[in-house]
Amino acid sequence: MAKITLSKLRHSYMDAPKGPDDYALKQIDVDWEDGGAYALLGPSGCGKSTLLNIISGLLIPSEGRVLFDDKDVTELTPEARNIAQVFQFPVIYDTMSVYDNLAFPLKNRGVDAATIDRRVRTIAEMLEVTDMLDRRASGLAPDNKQKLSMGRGLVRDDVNVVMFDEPLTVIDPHLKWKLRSKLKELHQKTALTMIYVTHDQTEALTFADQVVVMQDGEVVQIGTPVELFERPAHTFVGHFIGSPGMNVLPAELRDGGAFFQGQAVALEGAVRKGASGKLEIGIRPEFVDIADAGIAARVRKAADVGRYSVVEAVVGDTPVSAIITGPVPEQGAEVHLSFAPHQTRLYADGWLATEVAQ
Ligand SMILES: Nc1ncnc2c1ncn2[C@@H]1O[C@H](COP(=O)(O)OP(=O)(O)OP(=O)(O)O)[C@@H](O)[C@H]1O
Repeated sequence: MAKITLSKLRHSYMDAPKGPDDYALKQIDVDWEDGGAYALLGPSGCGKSTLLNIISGLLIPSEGRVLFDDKDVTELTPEARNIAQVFQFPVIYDTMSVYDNLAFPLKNRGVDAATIDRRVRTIAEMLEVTDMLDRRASGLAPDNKQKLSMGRGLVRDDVNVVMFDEPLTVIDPHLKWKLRSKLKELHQKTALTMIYVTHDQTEALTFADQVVVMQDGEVVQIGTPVELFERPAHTFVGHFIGSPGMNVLPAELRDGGAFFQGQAVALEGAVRKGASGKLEIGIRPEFVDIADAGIAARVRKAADVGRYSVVEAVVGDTPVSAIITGPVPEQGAEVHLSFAPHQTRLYADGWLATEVAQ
């Protein structure tokens, strides 16, 4: 296992890149602790696979370095980096038994038979496939095949990092949650450094201690799932994480106060000096409530989803979502919205521009 450092990484697929738009990765600086569980999260095309391929050695970055335990591996081949990878689709040998599939990465490295047996049985137990060890891999259901593929990635305990590339793509939705929590458990048991790439926020937030959120070739925030939820550093993170995502509302600053559709809105704290450009207020639906007084709004839709209701209201022509636990207002009702001040932030050109009040 290793600490992984990505230093000043940039990558362009073009021969002579001119501006930032020509770079699939604009500038990435990341330090990942030995034994940590990390996720790379972002929409399709944001650069996740490019970054993964640079870490695994399939791609040499245009600029910057990749270090494993402070050793420069930027130019090393994937084989020389001593890593394990689990892909979207199961990579297994259909004609071999489950046991032999799990044993293969160890046999390949000349590990002795007793150690192989111990490791295979440990991993099989963790993945709950012990009763299938003698079966041929070809007869397994798709989710068991992917479990086996994961097992092959986890069976060696001497790898620098295990990388998962959207590993639950082929899994039925009702089995996904099971494998998701299994992976978290596996990380805790094995203490391997793991990087999990996905565009699915639930997978990233369930698995990782720290999530790296990417957009357009840039890291917009690195944080724990709670940090990403509670204090998005960028409107993109607020919008991308959460369901529904953070409300991002057009704002104005006047006389030191923030206004939304002409109505004053209290912010969490002082606005950063020099904040300018496109101003927006960010507040999560969880912190918007229906109140007797506050911002005048009209209810467009309301859905009772069990323990709470999701209300979509409009203020002027701007939609605002609220997650409420009280009585559900009628469609078309004129209501007032209150924003919890300590969760109401200002963003300037997308970036967080308020400080937490001391
Ligand atoms: N081999 C390539 N040649 C040229 N451009 C590429 C190549 N691979 C990726 N790109 C471009 O680089 C950018 C980042 O792509 P990348 O595949 O890394 O994103 P991603 O987040 O992994 O997306 P997805 O989840 O769809 O794979 C995109 O604009 C993509 O079109």
